[in-house]
Amino acid sequence: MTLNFDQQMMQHCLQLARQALGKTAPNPLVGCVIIQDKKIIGEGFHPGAGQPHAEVFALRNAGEQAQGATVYVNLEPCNHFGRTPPCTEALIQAQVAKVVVGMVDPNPLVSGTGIQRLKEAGIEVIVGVEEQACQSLNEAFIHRILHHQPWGILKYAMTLDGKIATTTGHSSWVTGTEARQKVHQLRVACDAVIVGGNTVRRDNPWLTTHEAGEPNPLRVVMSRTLNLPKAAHLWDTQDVKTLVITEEGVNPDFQQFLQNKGVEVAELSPLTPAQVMAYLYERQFLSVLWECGGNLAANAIADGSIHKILAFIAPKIIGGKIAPSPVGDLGFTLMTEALSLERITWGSVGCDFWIESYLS
Ligand SMILES: Nc1c(N[C@@H]2O[C@H](COP(=O)(O)O)[C@@H](O)[C@H]2O)[nH]c(=O)[nH]c1=O
Ligand SMILES: [Zn+2]
Repeated sequence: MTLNFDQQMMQHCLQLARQALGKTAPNPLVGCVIIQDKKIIGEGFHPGAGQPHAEVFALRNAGEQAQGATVYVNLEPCNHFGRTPPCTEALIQAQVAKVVVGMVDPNPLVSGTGIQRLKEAGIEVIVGVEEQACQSLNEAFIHRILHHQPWGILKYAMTLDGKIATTTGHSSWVTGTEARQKVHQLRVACDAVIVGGNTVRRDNPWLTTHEAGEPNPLRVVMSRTLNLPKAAHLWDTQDVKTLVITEEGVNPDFQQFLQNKGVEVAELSPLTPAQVMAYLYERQFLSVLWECGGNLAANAIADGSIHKILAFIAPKIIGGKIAPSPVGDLGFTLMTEALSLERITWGSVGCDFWIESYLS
């Protein structure tokens, strides 16, 4: 399918916005392009919270030429004084002729008022170009602002017979290098990656993005007992930070050991996935990647902490009755109770397959 000019420019906005993947929390990913006579005369993206918005960078880039120009932006321009002044006023002052908006801003502080303000100032406004792609790029922002909770993604890799490890717990590696690279790319886009104590004991993971560049998400370990090994890659905090969350008063000696290693320790009682999500919301996180084992995954699904699932399936068979599966007991006995997933997409990566889906 060929894209028309407006669609192409909106896709260019999304491409610009993606340059700040993983860096904007709690703010959205926004890119902006300014056009005069079908030529780009200015462009910019929002690099992170507290910094100017995409429109401001693009206007600066275009300078005087912005007068009478058409502006493309994947999110409705803001109309409020937040950390920065309203972009609507900057656009009006620059005397642009037309603004093409990808999607309405779900932020109640903006939500349609930006579009209204521009129209009142005599600027032509078009809304909804490449809307689905715009919503998809900012799905975490939309969820966070509407539901006051970070966006939760569960990722796992399993064999064709649904196992995430052998009966002895050996799991390196279920998938090939290409799939693992895709996971590293996903980590770049997330603000935190969470595992439980079992995963630390069993896999001693790094949970870094080293095959996909920067930034690294905060590595989070949930552990009620703090029965964790003293030698773990996650305690190496020189380049990438780690946060261990436990319950109040658990093993003060181990807490001290972790803090001496530069690991941050927090106490939350009771320690549940939903509590952790609420805590990370307060800390301004947008998206959280759950890379945990089956029990924690089941708890996270059950208490509403997971919104999207990315499953990798390796064409391998492990067999066995007690080899672990990606999602533990959800208490269902009937097929009719099974969670129905929506908006399914799938593909292959290297010699493996992936399926992405949303929980309703
Ligand atoms: N255009 C646009 C945003 N638009 C709106 O501004 C809000 C953040 O305002 P502030 O606190 O001033 O940064 C954000 O929640 C969204 O509703 N935000 C951004 O960070 N970047 C941008 O390019
Ligand atoms: Zn703005």
